[in-house]
Amino acid sequence: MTSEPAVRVTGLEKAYHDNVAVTGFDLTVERGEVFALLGPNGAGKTTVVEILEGHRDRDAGQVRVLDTDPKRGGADWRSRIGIVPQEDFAFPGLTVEETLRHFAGYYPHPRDPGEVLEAVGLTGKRTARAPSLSGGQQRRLSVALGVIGDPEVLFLDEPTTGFDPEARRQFWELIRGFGAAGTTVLLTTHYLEEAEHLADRIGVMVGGRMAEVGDPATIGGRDTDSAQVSWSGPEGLEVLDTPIPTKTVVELAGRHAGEIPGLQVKRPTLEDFYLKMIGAPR
Ligand SMILES: Nc1ncnc2c1ncn2[C@@H]1O[C@H](COP(=O)(O)OP(=O)(O)OP(=O)(O)O)[C@@H](O)[C@H]1O
Repeated sequence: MTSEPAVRVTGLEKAYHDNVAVTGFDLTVERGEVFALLGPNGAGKTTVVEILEGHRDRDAGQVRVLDTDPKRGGADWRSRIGIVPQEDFAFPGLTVEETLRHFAGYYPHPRDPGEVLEAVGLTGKRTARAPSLSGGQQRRLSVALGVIGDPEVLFLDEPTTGFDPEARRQFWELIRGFGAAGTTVLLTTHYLEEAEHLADRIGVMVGGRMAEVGDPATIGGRDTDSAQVSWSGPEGLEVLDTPIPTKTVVELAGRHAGEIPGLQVKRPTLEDFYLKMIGAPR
């Protein structure tokens, strides 16, 4: 076992003709880490992930995935990574189980197809032909295909698009299980709740660059950022922005004999921070 990170990227550059998609991009993902890459449409997330997967050439920069340059990754390297691309793919003529068994055949040490179907909640659709699946079920099949080879690094590009809330929760359980078992996971998502639930660290990409990296709970200092305290006063709703909300609550408690009516203390959510980061109007 090496202490080399699972993913190491420095100075990555990629343009499509004169459209710069990724520039000055750095990223390190440690082994066993679950890392979520966030960013608005067109920020460059898929381009980065496809370069890491060896599916897209880069213009410049150093890229290592499992200590290998993806441009030179052979069959052995490829068998150690799992990919869930943004677009679903299925053989029209095969059932769900046949598709999974077919892909399992490409890997030296695949997971058990029955167990994988169970884990993604597709056991009931085992004998269905892939094109007959609903959008969310096709996405689950793509996740199953991504993990069937028991990868050391799993790339997931917007894996839960089209999932209903229950399926999304099941998927989070599945990915947490992989994380706990030591699989490195790099996912892109537009669901901030997903990033918050799943990721050890998140990175926010803006305009092809990594704008901020950190723990979801503390990224950008959001845990110590000013909070909003609100309560019902004699004249109606009172709202105060303060970096020390405890002091305000203590003062309010001194002024009220019992409960402070309508008391709320709101810290910036990950979504608040994210929207500020990407410069979106609020
Ligand atoms: N094959 C391509 N040819 C030309 N331009 C491309 C190609 N793929 C991506 N781009 C451009 O590169 C930029 C980054 O796109 P990319 O798909 O990497 O962003 P993204 O962050 O994954 O977006 P989304 O959240 O919408 O999936 C965009 O301006 C996009 O138009």
